[in-house]
This record gives sequence, C-alpha cells and structure tokens, in this order.
Amino acid sequence: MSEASVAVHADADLLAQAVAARFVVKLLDAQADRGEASVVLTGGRIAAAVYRAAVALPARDAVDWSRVDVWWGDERFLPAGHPDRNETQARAALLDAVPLNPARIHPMPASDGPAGADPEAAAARYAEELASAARPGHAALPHFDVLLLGVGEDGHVASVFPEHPVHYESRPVSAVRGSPKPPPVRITLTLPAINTAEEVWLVASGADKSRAVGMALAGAGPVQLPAAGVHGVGRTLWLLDRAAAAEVPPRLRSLR
Ligand SMILES: O=C1O[C@H](COP(=O)(O)O)[C@@H](O)[C@H](O)[C@H]1O
Repeated sequence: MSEASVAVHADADLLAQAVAARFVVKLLDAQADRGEASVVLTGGRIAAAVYRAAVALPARDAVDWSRVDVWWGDERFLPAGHPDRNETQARAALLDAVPLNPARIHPMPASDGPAGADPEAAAARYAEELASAARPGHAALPHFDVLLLGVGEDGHVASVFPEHPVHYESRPVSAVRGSPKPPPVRITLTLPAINTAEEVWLVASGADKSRAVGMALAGAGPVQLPAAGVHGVGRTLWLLDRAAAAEVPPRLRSLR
C-alpha cells in the first residue's frame, strides 16, 4: 500500500489538462516497460474533461492504442448507449477518437446485454471477463497500470457508497442496489479489487468535493468515506483543483 501524494492545480481546466498529460505519459511508460498498458476508467464530469483533454494532446499519437486494455471501475446499469452510462461518456470523449483494438475494450455489461437485466449476473459476468485476462498464477484480476477514480460529494468512489453493503462484498465485482445517487442500480469494482492497481489516481474538482477530499486525506474510515479506503500498490495520487483542495491538511499539499 502506498502513501498518498497530492497535486493541486489552479482550476478545473488546468486540472483536466494536467491529468490528461499524466495519463498519456503513464500509457507510454507502461508500454515501454511491459509492451502494453491497462487502464481502468471512471465516470463523472471531471473524468470527461480529462478524456477530452487527452484526445487534444499531440502526444496521444505516440501511444500504441492497439495495445491498451480499457476496463471500467463502475457503471450505471442502464441499456447500451444510454447517455448516463460511463461507457457512453468515455466512448464519446476518448475511445472513439483513438485507434483502440475493440477486443481490448471491456465495458461493464448493460442492462439489455447478454447477462440480462439482472445486475448480480452482470457483475459475475464482468468478474469472469476480468479473471480471463488475469496473468496465469495470479489473482482473479489482470494487472492495472492506472485506475482513475472520481470522488463524490459524499466521498463515494466508483459505485462504492458510504455505509453501503457493498463494503462487505468479498468478490471483486459487485452489483449495487439502492445507490443514493441515480441511477439506483449499478455495478462496481469493490475496494479490494481497486486496490490491486499499480497506481490509483483520485481526481476531484470543485468546492462541493472539498469536505470529502479533506476528510479522506485526514484519515476517515473507508466505510463512512470510501475515498479514504483506496490505495494503489505503487502510488496513490490525489489530483485536485484549488476548490476541491480547500480542506486538505496543509502538510499534504503540493501547489501548482
Ligand atoms: O456516479 C458516479 O459519480 C462519480 C463522481 O462523478 P462526478 O460527476 O461528481 O465527478 C464517478 O466517479 C463515478 O464513476 C460515477 O458512476
């Protein structure tokens, strides 16, 4: 488990630009080291801005997109192509603009997909897909070079919400019913699965995130504040704008 580090940028636009640049470099580094890269995407407003900024970077053409695996940390359990699906957002903002191998894009199942409208069956199906990409002799998950997370006003990450029973799920992928944020039915990686990633980046912008961000970095409990419970194996990076960083303990800040 890695110690958290924090980078603060002046505003949401600069934050998105900086995260996009880091993201492209991370893919390049992973491909230099391993010949391929594996990313876990998130949903949310700042994530969409990061994806658009990544597409606008000339250096994006240095990435061999055909050797990038794309996974998701959570999904709203809605029909394929629904505008509120995290997949739909990521395709529009990033995936449709770069030459990925379609076989290496791994969206979580939709509610009208082959697993049917049963979110538990859909979660089990995604767990199987992850397991089939795991390295022989390793756990039930593939290697993730970088896993992106937004942070909710309540401190949720992916679709792990405060005090939700998903905290007690031992499998890597869980259905979520009764989400306090619409839609009520979702699928999510659980915190232990998220914490297998080499790097976890938590990206947050805006004053409405400042309390959750500050409490997570001050050491809140993960059941009450899920963002406090995520750690990359090699690196845990909080990427914030000034508004979201307003309550970060001063000793942790690195201002840009
Ligand atoms: O519902 C979700 O919300 C969070 C945060 O979204 P934001 O718009 O407040 O940044 C997101 O990280 C998660 O993937 C998504 O399903």
